[in-house]
Amino acid sequence: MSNVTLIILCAGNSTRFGLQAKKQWLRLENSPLWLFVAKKIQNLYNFDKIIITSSKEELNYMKNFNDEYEFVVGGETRQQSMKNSLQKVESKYVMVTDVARACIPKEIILSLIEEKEKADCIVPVLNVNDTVIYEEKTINRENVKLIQTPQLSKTNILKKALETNIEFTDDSSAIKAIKGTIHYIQGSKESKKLTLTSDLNEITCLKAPSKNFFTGIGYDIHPFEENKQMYLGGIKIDVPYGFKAHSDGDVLIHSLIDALLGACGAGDIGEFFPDTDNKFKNIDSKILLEEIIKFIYNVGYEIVNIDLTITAQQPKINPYKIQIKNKIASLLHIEKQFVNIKATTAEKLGFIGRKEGVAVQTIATLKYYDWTKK
Ligand SMILES: Nc1ccn([C@@H]2O[C@H](COP(=O)(O)OP(=O)(O)OP(=O)(O)O)[C@@H](O)[C@H]2O)c(=O)n1
Ligand SMILES: C[C@](O)(CO)[C@H](O)COP(=O)(O)O
Repeated sequence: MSNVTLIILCAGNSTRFGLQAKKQWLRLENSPLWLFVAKKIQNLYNFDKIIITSSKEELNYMKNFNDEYEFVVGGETRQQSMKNSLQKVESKYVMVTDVARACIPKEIILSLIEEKEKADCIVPVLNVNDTVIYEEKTINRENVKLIQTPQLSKTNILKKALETNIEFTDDSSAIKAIKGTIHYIQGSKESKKLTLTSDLNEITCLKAPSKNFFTGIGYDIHPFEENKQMYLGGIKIDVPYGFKAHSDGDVLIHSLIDALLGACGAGDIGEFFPDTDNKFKNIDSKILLEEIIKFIYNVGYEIVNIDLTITAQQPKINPYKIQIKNKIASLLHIEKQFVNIKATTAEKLGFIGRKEGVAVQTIATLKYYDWTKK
């Protein structure tokens, strides 16, 4: 094993990026951007360890994609994410990169490694060839450098440099602040950081997402409970009984959530909202669905259509079908033509036929968010 650990920072919110998918989750064919970046760098050097820093909400999902890497929960800021990851680093050197710099050329990685003894932190930079004005005054552009990642640092020095409350925007600034030494190498325009949507036009190594469709199935059953408000698909149903459950018992929304999670390979509703957690007691299931929708869009999917069947001897579903369809379409942010609601009785058979409860089965179809069209 080598003495260099690689940290890929992927815990950001992509606020400035402005697309519905986070940049780390854009699909390149079938690979999320973060995995593409990790594999590309991994193939160039035998790292001691590869650490992926993720948001808390996406950590378990990321683990589905790879067994080799170590996944660490990030923090509020880039620096906090880096600090969290550094706790897991034991090697002498650490290379830290932004997932947002997706197209780093091979030569940069190799130069960083080759020149690692030259200073406490090795940093790729670009010189500026335009005139530079700072606070209304033209300054000597020879003194201006644009700092990129990855940066390679001595682990103990970077750890020490980050024992501060000052927020630095990169590793080298923190090391400089404790009078550590910096060695600059030539950066590359290809290492441009994806910050705004328009940056996608200047980055050329990214392949378009595959046009695959992904299908998920959801199924849920709830027994009736007297003297409780019934909710079905987020709509109040006018009957003197509701559903027995830890939450509000909206069996339709629960089935829908499972279908959506199934389609993107993210487990099931209980993994996101355990029924042992008091936080979810009597919760409005629309809130749970909204959280799942946000997750699905964040991790790079779009919803194609939903088809569901409610099996109920009672109550009568027909009077509520249109309302349910409209509500689900609005919660999913899709047009109502892509939501289909079916209802059937159980022909008086079994527990549903005996009017003891209701079951809902849902099929959801997703596709990757096509960022090339933006
Ligand atoms: N709390 C944070 C914030 C940022 N990052 C990572 O730091 C890098 C640089 O951040 P930036 O490009 O600003 O990404 P975001 O923070 O996602 O973007 P924005 O500021 O627009 O929300 C990214 O790889 C990002 O994932 C991180 O790991 N943890
Ligand atoms: C670390 C960095 O990429 C160096 O240029 C940059 O400072 C990150 O800034 P951001 O605001 O966190 O994107």
